[in-house]
Formats: sequence, C-alpha cells, structure tokens
Amino acid sequence: MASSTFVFTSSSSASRHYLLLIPPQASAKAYTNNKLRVSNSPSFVLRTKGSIHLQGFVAMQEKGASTLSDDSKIKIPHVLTVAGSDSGAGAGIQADLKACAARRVYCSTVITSVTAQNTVGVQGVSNVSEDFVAEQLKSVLSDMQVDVVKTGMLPSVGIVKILCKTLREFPVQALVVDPVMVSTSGDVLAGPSILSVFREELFPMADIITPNLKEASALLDGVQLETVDDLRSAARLLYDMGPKNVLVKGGDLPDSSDAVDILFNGDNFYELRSPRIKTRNTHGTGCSLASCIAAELAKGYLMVSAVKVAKRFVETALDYSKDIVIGNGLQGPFDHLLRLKGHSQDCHGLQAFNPSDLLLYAVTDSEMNKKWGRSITDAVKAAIEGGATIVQLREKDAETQDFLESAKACLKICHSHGVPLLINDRIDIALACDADGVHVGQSDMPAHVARTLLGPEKIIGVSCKTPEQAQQAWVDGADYIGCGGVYPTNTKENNITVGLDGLKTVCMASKLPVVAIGGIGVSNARIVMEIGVPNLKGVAVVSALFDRECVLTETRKLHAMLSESNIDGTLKKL
Ligand SMILES: Nc1ncnc2c1ncn2[C@@H]1O[C@H](COP(=O)(O)OP(=O)(O)O)[C@@H](O)[C@H]1O
Ligand SMILES: Cc1ncc(COP(=O)(O)O)c(N)n1
Ligand SMILES: [Mg+2]
Repeated sequence: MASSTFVFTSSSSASRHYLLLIPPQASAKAYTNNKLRVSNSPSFVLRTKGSIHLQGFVAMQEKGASTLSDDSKIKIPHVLTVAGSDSGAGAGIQADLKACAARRVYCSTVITSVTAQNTVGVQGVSNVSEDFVAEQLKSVLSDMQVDVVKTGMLPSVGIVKILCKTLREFPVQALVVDPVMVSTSGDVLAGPSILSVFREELFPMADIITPNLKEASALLDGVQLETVDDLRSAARLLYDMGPKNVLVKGGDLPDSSDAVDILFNGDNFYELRSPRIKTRNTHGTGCSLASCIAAELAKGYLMVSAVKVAKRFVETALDYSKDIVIGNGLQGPFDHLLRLKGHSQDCHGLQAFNPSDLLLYAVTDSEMNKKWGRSITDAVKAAIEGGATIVQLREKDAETQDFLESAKACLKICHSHGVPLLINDRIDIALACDADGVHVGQSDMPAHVARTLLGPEKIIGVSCKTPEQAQQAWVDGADYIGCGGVYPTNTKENNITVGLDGLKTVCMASKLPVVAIGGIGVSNARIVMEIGVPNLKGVAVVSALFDRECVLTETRKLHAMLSESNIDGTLKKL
C-alpha cells in the first residue's frame, strides 16, 4: 500500500468533528490547526475549523471527502452477535436482534448454525461451515465499527478457534460470551468437546461470561449447583479460567422464589436479585440477557451497571409477557419490545386515520363538565350517540391519575362505536392508555417529537393559524391540522381569530386535511363548510356541544346539519 497525502479543507468556518476511518495495518498522520495526531486504530475523531492534512490514509484517497463525516453523522453503538438461528425466534440470533433493538443498539449477525426449533424443542441442527463463519466475521468486522461482540451458540471447536483468531485481528471494545451448550428444552447445542477450547482460548479473551446453572456445572466437570453459595463458588472457579467477569445465572435454581444471579469481577461479588416471574415464557432469557449486557457496554456503561440494566430488562419483559401465548410447548418466547399485547387487546378493528372522521370533532372541556355536573365519560357517550365522528379529551386541570382513568374509560366507549379518541397535549396519557393519537398546540410537544414517541400508526393533529405552521405540521409528520379560532370563543384566552378568510388561506396552503375550530356551532357550521375548499373536512366543537344542558340533542342537531351539507367528504351545493 503506497503512502499518500490527502488534504481536505472544510468549507464551513465553524469548528466541526470529523471521523476518520483507517484501514487495518495502515496508520494516519493528521495535521489540524498545526497539531499532529498519529493513529492506527480503525477510527479516530478530529475536531477542527480549517484544513486537515492526512498522510498514510491509503485506501481512502479517491473517495475523498466521502470518507470524512461531520457532526451531523451519528455513531451508533454496535453489537455483533455470533450465534445460532432459532426458527421459533425465541432465542439465538433472533432474540439478540430483538434485545438490541429494544435497547436501541445496532446489531449485526454472524450465524454459526441454523436450528429447526420451536416452543417444544429443537427438531434439527445444521451447522454453518467454519469457512463461511470466517467469511461472515470478516465481512462485518472489516467494514463496520463493531463496539462489542456477543457470542451465543458456537457449535464446534473449529468455529471457536476461527472466532478467537478473527478477534485478535479485529479487536473490539468488549467480548461477551454466553457459553450456550444445552437449550432449556434439554437439547444439545454444543457438545462436551467444546469445553476445553472455551476454557483455554475463548474465556481468557472475554470481558464477561454468562453461564446458566447447567453450563457452569459442565464447565466445572459436573459439580452440583443448588444454592446461592454454590453459585458464588462456581463464579470464583470460572473466574480463574481467565474472563474479567463471571455472571452465573440462577434462573433455573430450584426452590427459589427470587431469580438470583451472581456477578464476580475478581474483587467483589454482586448478588443480583429480582422477583421470579411466574410464566412459561422464559425461552431465550439467557441470550437476551447477554445481548443486553453487550448493548449497554456498547453504549459505554461499566460492567456492573450493564449487568444490572440487563437483568432489569429481562425481568420487565418477562413480567409484561407472562400471559402471552405463542406455541404449544412448555417454553414460550417473550416480548422484548413490550408491544405485542396492545394490538390484540383493544383495537376493535379501527382503521388507520381517515380524514372524513374529522366531520364532527367533539372536544371535551373539564370546566363545562363540572358546570353541568356530568362525568367526562357521560359527556363522551352522549356526544358519540349524537353522532360525533372523533373525540378529543382536553383536560387542562385534571390530576394525572384521574385523567388516565377517564381516558381509559372513554377509549372503551369510543372503540365500541368505532370512533377514534385523541388526547390533547398529554402524550404521556395517550401512551399510557394507548389512545388513537394526540392533538398538540404550537407551544406543546413538537409534532415530530410526538411522532417519534407515538410511532407511525397514531394520529397526530396540530393547531395552526398560518400557512407556514400548516407546512411545518406536514413536514413534522402530522395527520391533520386544526385551524382557528374561526370565530371568537371563550374556551381559549387571548386567542387570535383567523376568520373565514384566514381559514381558507390556511386550507389552500395545507397539504393535510383541516378541521375548523373556534366558536363554531349549529348556527354557523354550514357557513364554515361552505368556504368550498376540498381539504376542509369538518368542524371541531367544544361549547356548542358541552356547554349545553343536553349534549346528545346538540350533537344530533349538528350532525344532521353537517351530514346534509357534506356527503362522502365532498360539499353538496346548498
Ligand atoms: N422466571 C423468571 N423470573 C425472573 N427472571 C428470570 C426468570 N427466569 C430467568 N430469569 C432471569 O433471566 C436471566 C437468564 O437466566 P437463565 O434462565 O438462568 O439462563 P438461560 O436462559 O441461559 O438458561 C437471568 O438473569 C435470570 O435471573
Ligand atoms: C440457536 C439457539 N441459541 C441459544 C439457545 C439457548 O436459549 P435457551 O437457553 O433460552 O433455550 C437456543 N435454544 N437456541
Ligand atoms: Mg433460560
């Protein structure tokens, strides 16, 4: 490789970070602002305002500036898992991917073996050839910036040896070894011939090993492990094999009401206890625990913290998943992302957002409900029976716990009528009750942040008074905008009225459907809808429904009027 000089001049006058990627066996000399840095690590970061002179930046010269990335490029923590595939996706590579995704760490995969496996057991195993494991390892490690390698099923001595050799060539920040040997169903995933290469080659390179009871026992020539004290003795003996830390997992400890693991780092023992969750869904707990430890290490956590977070993660996921049913066998998988139940429980087949739902948009008001002595659920029920097509709960001064309880009750009512329920402003409440979405104002949580928190399927509406705000709402990923106040209203203090002209201007500029709001009721809804802009889909109403003696009657009147003026979302000539 010829040495070469490469000069990159920053076009920006601001000081910026540059990430320099250096090929194996090369080194770089970099002069920035008259300072010299020399490095032969796979990457290093420079901060500079001016030009960077690089020497020995061999393979990168032609690619030029594309090999340099500035502050806007984010380095993502990265775990590489070297493990077996589980077709049932409870353990192995699949569990590792899910655990890393749940912990928000990138996970690449080197597959050592493909198993035909389900919740009953392992029906077949087909190991990947040593050469092809080597090829996968090289592909990932020569290109991507792996922080931590985590190993699971390593089915042959040859594969372990190749792994150790490759890791010496491409060193990483940490190595987490889950010495998988037997599945929880009792099937052998790596035979006893593996023990010596584990002890002699792999463990001395490991930052942590995480054997379960059976594996710890096998590694210690069959010693019986039955008590927490036995786990401690085992941890000390395994530590002598060379890893920097040992975590002996007590998930299968008999007669224990707690799930107890012992961590030993050569100086101290840590007894990690969590309540034992009563569930059949523990398939893959060991793989997930090790992946989570790797993920936290990749983020930069110290070992004890990483192990504690990992154990808490497994405990939380097991508790959430304790009653889910996947498969007919004795050991089911759990839900790493804590998301599976939401869909099966209470969605009642609601469709994705339909703009025609904006036709009669009922917005509750806590003050008005108090004034008329009705509960929020009674108000919502009456509005829906009267024909409201979407409901927003706007509880400005409710206690959080009361608001959450009301929201849950309203959600049941709304969903039993196929009506979506949105929460004003309180994203936490929307998340906690799994509402259909939120409506935010200009000074509330920005819509793009709300979108990140709520995910792609929830409905997000934004209050807008100007074309610029409407454009921003679209850019931010909102589903609709609320435009107003069209007429003066007493539900909002100091609210600027945009009038029918302002409404029309915003509608024309908006790429999103619009619902008009502010001082609208039976007397003027028709005039509003008559402005004749196709994306004006309906009216949002507060006082005209809820500051009245009978919510049901008022909603019916308004619904009849709107239905008459609007058929299938197109305005009928009146
Ligand atoms: N029923 C349970 N409740 C809470 N934690 C558990 C339960 N079963 C296992 N764990 C925890 O899950 C992790 C994996 O442990 P274990 O099941 O012993 O390993 P493996 O899956 O490798 O056999 C440990 O932290 C253990 O304490
Ligand atoms: C491919 C593969 N790797 C690891 C395990 C261990 O997981 P568990 O101990 O939870 O059965 C497994 N069953 N399958
Ligand atoms: Mg287990």
